[in-house]
Amino acid sequence: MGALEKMKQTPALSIRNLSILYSGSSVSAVRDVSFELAQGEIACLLGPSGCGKTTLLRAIAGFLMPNQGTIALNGESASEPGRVRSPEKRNVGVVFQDYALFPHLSVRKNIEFGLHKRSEPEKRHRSGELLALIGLETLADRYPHELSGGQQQRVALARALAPKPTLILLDEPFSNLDVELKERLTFEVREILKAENMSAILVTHDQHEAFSMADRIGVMHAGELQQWGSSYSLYHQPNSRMVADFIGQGVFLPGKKTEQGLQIELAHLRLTEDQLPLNDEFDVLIRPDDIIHDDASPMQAIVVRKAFRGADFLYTLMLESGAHVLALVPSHHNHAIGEPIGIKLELDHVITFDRL
Ligand SMILES: Nc1ncnc2c1ncn2[C@@H]1O[C@H](COP(=O)(O)OP(=O)(O)OP(=O)(O)O)[C@@H](O)[C@H]1O
Repeated sequence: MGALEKMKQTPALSIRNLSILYSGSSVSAVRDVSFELAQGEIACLLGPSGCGKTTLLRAIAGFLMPNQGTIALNGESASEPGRVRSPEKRNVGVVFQDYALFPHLSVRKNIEFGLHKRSEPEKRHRSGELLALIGLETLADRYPHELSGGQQQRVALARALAPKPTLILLDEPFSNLDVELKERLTFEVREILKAENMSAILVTHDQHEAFSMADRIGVMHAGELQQWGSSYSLYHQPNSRMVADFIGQGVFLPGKKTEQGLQIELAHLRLTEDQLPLNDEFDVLIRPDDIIHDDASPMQAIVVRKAFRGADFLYTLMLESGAHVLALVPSHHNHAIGEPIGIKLELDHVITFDRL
């Protein structure tokens, strides 16, 4: 294998069985976490407050020592119990929530800050490249207080990118911005990271941010990594009720095994023996996009709640049994609460969980 081939195959980050226990605490904040991030891949750590996202990010940055497990950067060990390469020697860039720009330095000087070992022409070249990438060439001589929040965040990103680190860590970088700017910036930041072929990990509470930004998403719960996968697989093939609940919306309908598959209130689903759940007591996950509104359908459900979302309504519908399902319906189908509407089930992925 050639050197280039080898470099391509070595993950930018590799975490094996990592556990972090804060001193004085009896429960690990991160427990037996393993995953890999390929070169140029963007990942997002998602999960409820206190699940261990920031702890994991701080361990990757080199601020915390593992109690168990290892962290390798570009194939080289960076953290193991008893030995941690210091944050400034790890070649990892960090972008914080509050930008942390130097107020007395211009935009250009902020970007050049991490390039102190380079010659002046080299610094100038790299900062020019990054100013163009973040679209702030005309503001190079301004100071941070003369910039908007979104512009400051882009400068913080450019500063982290300047020394071409192995990995960039972004700790809730958009949480201080309003919703519209956040949406635009998540897209822009993704483009900037991709243009630099940079590997990155973002921490967020916001699944929409995770969906629009990440190639891979890690859902954490109580210190454990519940699932590591693409947005598509987390949404359509969640491996636990926790992930199914946390990612997207949906309901669980009770199911019963039959000769040829399984029966739920809305339909009989033909499945082979190996597609059936092992347990007889199980529920089936139904997402809003699995329920199609169809006036011609004999199956009826009553509208009990509706939320206008612009292009569509999110209807909460009551089935004959009294169970509720959700349905996304184009907003020109404006039905009143209490009205019965025709529905049908179009389920591509049958996901079942043992009944609680
Ligand atoms: N310095 C510390 N000492 C002891 N325990 C800590 C410390 N920092 C965090 N913890 C605990 O570790 C667990 C994980 O915290 P962490 O900050 O990693 O969660 P998080 O997912 O980032 O939460 P949030 O989304 O609220 O920022 C929590 O139970 C928290 O109370």
